[in-house]
Amino acid sequence: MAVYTEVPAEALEQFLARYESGALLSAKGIAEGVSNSNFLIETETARYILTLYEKRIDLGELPWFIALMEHLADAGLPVPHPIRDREGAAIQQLVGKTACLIQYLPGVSVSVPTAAQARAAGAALARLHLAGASYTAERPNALGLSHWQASAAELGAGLDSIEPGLAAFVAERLETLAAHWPRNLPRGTVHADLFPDNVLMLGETVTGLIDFYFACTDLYAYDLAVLHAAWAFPKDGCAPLMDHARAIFEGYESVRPLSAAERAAFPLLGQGASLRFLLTRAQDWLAPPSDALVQRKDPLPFARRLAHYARLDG
Ligand SMILES: Nc1ncnc2c1ncn2[C@@H]1O[C@H](COP(=O)(O)OP(=O)(O)O)[C@@H](O)[C@H]1O
Ligand SMILES: N[C@@H](CCOP(=O)(O)O)C(=O)O
Repeated sequence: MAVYTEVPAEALEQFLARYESGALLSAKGIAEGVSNSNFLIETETARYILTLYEKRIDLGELPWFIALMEHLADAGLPVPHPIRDREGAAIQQLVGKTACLIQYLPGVSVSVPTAAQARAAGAALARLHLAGASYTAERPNALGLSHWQASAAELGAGLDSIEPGLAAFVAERLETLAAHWPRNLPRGTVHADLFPDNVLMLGETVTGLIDFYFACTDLYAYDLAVLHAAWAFPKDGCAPLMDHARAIFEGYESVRPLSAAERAAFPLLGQGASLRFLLTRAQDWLAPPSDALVQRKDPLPFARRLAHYARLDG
């Protein structure tokens, strides 16, 4: 349940008075999500999402994320516009938290995507890469190779308590990744977390790309590998769904064809993407944040995906 902070109706009414949004009609906490508190707000004129940023976001980086969303939305992507108040401010304070009112987009996050939906997600990611190329402010990926190395060292043998042998497997894969991680592939602004829960869909149409708070400057093909690791496997499975895997590439390449070097690097990139989610999930699994509401996600499906991409690399 991602409502960590309650907002009294009076405080919300005062907050909305800063905007041209019309008066408050209703506000409901949104159960999905893990990082921030989100509310669905209805006013006389429209629906909005109100996000209150909780401690997992570095507030100093918020202007970069908000400007990126605005850039992509202005480019015509299905990305929610951050809403500015009468004075032009998008980032606000509400009940002691940093907050942002965001355009509401229709659609639902699918929990078991079809191949056609995976294709649409792949195409949407490629559009995001093309539109993000003109967003030139850079943000290094804080969850890249050096983070994986530090995180694996910190977790150490704790990984074996999740599954015997996991620490050695991770250490071995990290050595390969450190030795061969591609540095010269095309790079730019990437989402870096485009899981099905961060894509809103109506049927096979992508109506929303949300949750940009891991976005950064990194390899486009790495972002595709994240999407592949998240969409091309059954929930806990180790073997990819071949139709989904093919559809993701077809969708992506219908918008932005990959180079031969990007394609050749894919088994390595898939290992990197799997490790990234394996390690952040393992951190939460072994040392759950003191905030008991944070949902722990099982790291093991990403250990299976890591093994899959490692076999492709072999
Ligand atoms: N702009 C939006 N339009 C419609 N629904 C949204 C929007 N932003 C977020 N949501 C809803 O809120 C949920 C949680 O948002 P998300 O950004 O994923 O939270 P978290 O960062 O905590 O994971 C989403 O699953 C979706 O249902
Ligand atoms: N997608 C990540 C966790 C990040 O959660 P999100 O709700 O902010 O996308 C994972 O599955 O481990």
